[in-house]
Amino acid sequence: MGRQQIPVVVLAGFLGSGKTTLLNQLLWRSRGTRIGAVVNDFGAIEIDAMTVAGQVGSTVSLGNGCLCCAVDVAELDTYLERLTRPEAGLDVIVIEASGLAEPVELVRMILASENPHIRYGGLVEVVDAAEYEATRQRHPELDRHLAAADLVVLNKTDRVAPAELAELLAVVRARAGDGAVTPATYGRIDPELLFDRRPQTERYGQLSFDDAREEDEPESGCDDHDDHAGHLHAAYDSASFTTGTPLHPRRLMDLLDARPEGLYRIKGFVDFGPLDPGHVYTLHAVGRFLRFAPRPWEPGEERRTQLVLIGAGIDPDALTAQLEGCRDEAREAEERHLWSVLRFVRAEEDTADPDDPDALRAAAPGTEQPVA
Ligand SMILES: Nc1nc2c(ncn2[C@@H]2O[C@H](COP(=O)(O)OP(=O)(O)OP(=O)(O)O)[C@@H](O)[C@H]2O)c(=O)[nH]1
Repeated sequence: MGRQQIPVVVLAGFLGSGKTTLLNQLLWRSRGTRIGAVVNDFGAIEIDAMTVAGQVGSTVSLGNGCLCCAVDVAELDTYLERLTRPEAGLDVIVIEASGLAEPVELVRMILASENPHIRYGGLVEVVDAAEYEATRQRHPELDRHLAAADLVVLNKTDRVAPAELAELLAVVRARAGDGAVTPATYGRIDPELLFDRRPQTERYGQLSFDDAREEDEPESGCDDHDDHAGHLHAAYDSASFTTGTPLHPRRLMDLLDARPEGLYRIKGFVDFGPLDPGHVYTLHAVGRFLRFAPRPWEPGEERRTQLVLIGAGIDPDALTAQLEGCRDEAREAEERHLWSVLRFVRAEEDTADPDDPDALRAAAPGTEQPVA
């Protein structure tokens, strides 16, 4: 065949665990290794695709919810075909699964792929250390995901006390079986942990062809799944909201403060208009955790707010109506109203690596940008 097979790594983890953050770290720290990123979003607006290294359009975005439902094997092969063309010059492909996708299903799809230029490169499961028990209660299948993973990244360790962390690590290590477990903050892991993983034998990591077959599900999209109701995302609703009118910070904060329990994840970008004309505010909420991260608008970037809200038992129409009410049509907001938002801005940026400020600049051209 002459060409080396490109490993395809599946990056999985529940909502808000830090998958996109980790993917950005990999892209920035890859030095020399060329990574192709496939981002799969849940929700009508592809927030993750936009936040991966800020490269809108440079990722292959699958859209339309969980990967196992959005595409069948033939469609996945189309994306992989694009990424494995010699001109893309990729060394590794990382598929970031939506926080609601079933990782074993994704692995099965890759194993079933007929593309001769790829091979399965392992399953990475990102776990939110601070939300571990809560996630496990909501999704008992987390244990199964840990057992299937080749590498478990116990992320957000900065949000857990050291003694608690030691205990948590022991618990997760026991559940991960033979898979490696590495603690991390902001997804900072050594890329070598992933890219040197070159399983050559029939058994790929801890998940073999047979394991995958045992899942015994059809290879087509969700419409054909008899047990669709059993899919993770079936229990979730999402609302997407886009507006070109700046939001009123106080009204938005009132909405966020009073967000319903089931509204587990909010992500996107907020425009506060004349209150801060130079910046767009990235918004992340995971459970009760809330963070805003301002960044300068890109030249020519359209000024607008785009949000995706994901939760169980939420009323998407009511939430959208509430967000409509945050639009500051009459330009009533004053500077002081922005203070309530600034309380949730941290010095530590979402995607920047404070330990390695030169990482982005030092990366060879092209290495920090996923190729489509
Ligand atoms: N404190 C802390 N926050 C983190 C860490 N890693 C990620 N975050 C924050 O957690 C939030 C969610 O991170 P993402 O990378 O978007 O998570 P995700 O898994 O891609 O989210 P979904 O796509 O919704 O499933 C963001 O605000 C991140 O900045 C960490 O190690 N510590």
